Amino acid sequence: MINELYDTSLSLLTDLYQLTMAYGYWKAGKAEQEAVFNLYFRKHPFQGGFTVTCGLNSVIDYLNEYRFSEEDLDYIRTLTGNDGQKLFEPGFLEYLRTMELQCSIHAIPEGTVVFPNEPLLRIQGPILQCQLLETPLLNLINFQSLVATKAARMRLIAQDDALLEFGLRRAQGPDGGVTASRAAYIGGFDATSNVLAGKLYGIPVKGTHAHSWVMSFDSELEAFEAYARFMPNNVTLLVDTYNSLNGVRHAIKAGQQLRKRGYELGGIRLDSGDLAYLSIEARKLLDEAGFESTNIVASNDLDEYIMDSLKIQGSKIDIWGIGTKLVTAFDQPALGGVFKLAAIKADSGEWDYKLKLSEQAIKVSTPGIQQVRRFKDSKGFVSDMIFNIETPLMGKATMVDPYDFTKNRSFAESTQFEDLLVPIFAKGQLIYTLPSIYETRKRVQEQLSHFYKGIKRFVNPHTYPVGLEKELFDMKTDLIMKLRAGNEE
Ligand SMILES: Nc1ncnc2c1ncn2[C@@H]1O[C@H](COP(=O)(O)OP(=O)(O)OP(=O)(O)O)[C@@H](O)[C@H]1O
Ligand SMILES: O=P(O)(O)OC[C@H]1O[C@H](OP(=O)(O)OP(=O)(O)O)[C@H](O)[C@@H]1O
Ligand SMILES: O=C(O)c1cccnc1
Repeated sequence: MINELYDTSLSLLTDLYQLTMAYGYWKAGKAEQEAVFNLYFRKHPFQGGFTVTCGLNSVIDYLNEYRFSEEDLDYIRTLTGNDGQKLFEPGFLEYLRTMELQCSIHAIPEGTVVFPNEPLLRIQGPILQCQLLETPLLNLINFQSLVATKAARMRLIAQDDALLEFGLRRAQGPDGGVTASRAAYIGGFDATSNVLAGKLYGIPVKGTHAHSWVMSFDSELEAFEAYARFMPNNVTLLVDTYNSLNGVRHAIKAGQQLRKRGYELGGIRLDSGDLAYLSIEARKLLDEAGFESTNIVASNDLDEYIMDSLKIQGSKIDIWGIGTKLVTAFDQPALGGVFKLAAIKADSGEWDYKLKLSEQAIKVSTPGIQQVRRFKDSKGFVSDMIFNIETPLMGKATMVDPYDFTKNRSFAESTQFEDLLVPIFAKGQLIYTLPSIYETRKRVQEQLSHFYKGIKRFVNPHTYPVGLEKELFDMKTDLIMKLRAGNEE
């Protein structure tokens, strides 16, 4: 999508330091050294207990088009350092010009429920190429996962009510708006008002009308009747321009006219005031007038917390129109996904495992060529274990809590599981059949249904167990000790 929106090569959608490091690898003769990086996040957004991964489709589009065009290279050629001299030698630009992506990528499919520290993507290939991909891959996965997660939270509250995404006007620019529409749909929304997203992705488009329509007529009734006359098969009338309940009465009158022509009043929309009280009163007016099937749409700065409160208050809302707080992921504007080096292949052909130390245990990265094994029992998913595929699991597997090594858990060989990361690219060639957006959207709800419900509550959610396989845990601990010892003052 991202290439469709900008219609240009996007290899420059990266941070300068990726190019300067790439140049350094090239100068040092290390450009082709094989490396493995993992993309993961450390903490769920919105103080929640789950995250929905999203954005892989855009990653695939992005990588399929990856190349340095002549214009890109012309620009890179102009870049200078602190002394005004060129940053990059012509030989490096030539290397980029003829470079073909050789990376192999494994990823957890879009729409999967994921947890902190699990690799969402594992990138293996020439270190120069992996490095260049850090920024764009994070850009594509972080935002879409954030919005898909926010949408999934709203879906949990809405239950079977319809959810409409109205965010384009408040989104972070055109791409923010379009990708948010896609992620919101995957997370569980039913439709978007964003027509371009509808065209690009096949998301159903839906909408009502604005206050300006009503204000442009001499009276509200006249405005409603005109709207119903011109678009009899798409009539949801915004009733709050002057007085919401009078607006409902006018909508009923327009609905009665509509019926005479063989059409039904689809809905009314409330966009201000006490949405619980007004929806209850509007429902009474509509039902008394014989408009039992007319829907009540509500909008106005809604989020999952207000929706929850409105449900508790007994509101009669059938359709929720949600913009700002969804597409801007209002209460947490970024998912802190990171991209860390986990291994480099030594000249001997052996993996040299790597980790980043930190004072905070949560920030120490995990080495290894990682895979995530999700164990299940008859009730659903029970825990996820991150392991190093280079040390195959023999018989029962033991999983250690990385933050409390005294806690471990064993799984018999017969325990059912699925390995979450699947091959996407093999040495630069796409080998994955992309599911449709509809399948991905279904996957989110299906996934959520297999988890203990405590992870889905908003306040103090249950922490789903994610651990490191014992050998990986021991290898990480050894590496930490060695690095600490080797880096003492
Ligand atoms: N019954 C309710 N319970 C909880 N929150 C509500 C309820 N009704 C509306 N809200 C929410 O309260 C917030 C603010 O509504 P407020 O009444 O201040 O603005 P408004 O009625 O839209 O006024 P304005 O005319 O300025 O748009 C909105 O986010 C709205 O969704
Ligand atoms: O409230 P959101 O969740 O962002 O949903 C989108 C809002 O966009 C429209 O408002 P408009 O731009 O007319 O401004 P308003 O807030 O004054 O209604 C619409 O009436 C919704 O209220
Ligand atoms: O169709 C609507 O009602 C709509 C679309 C965008 C923003 N607010 C409302």
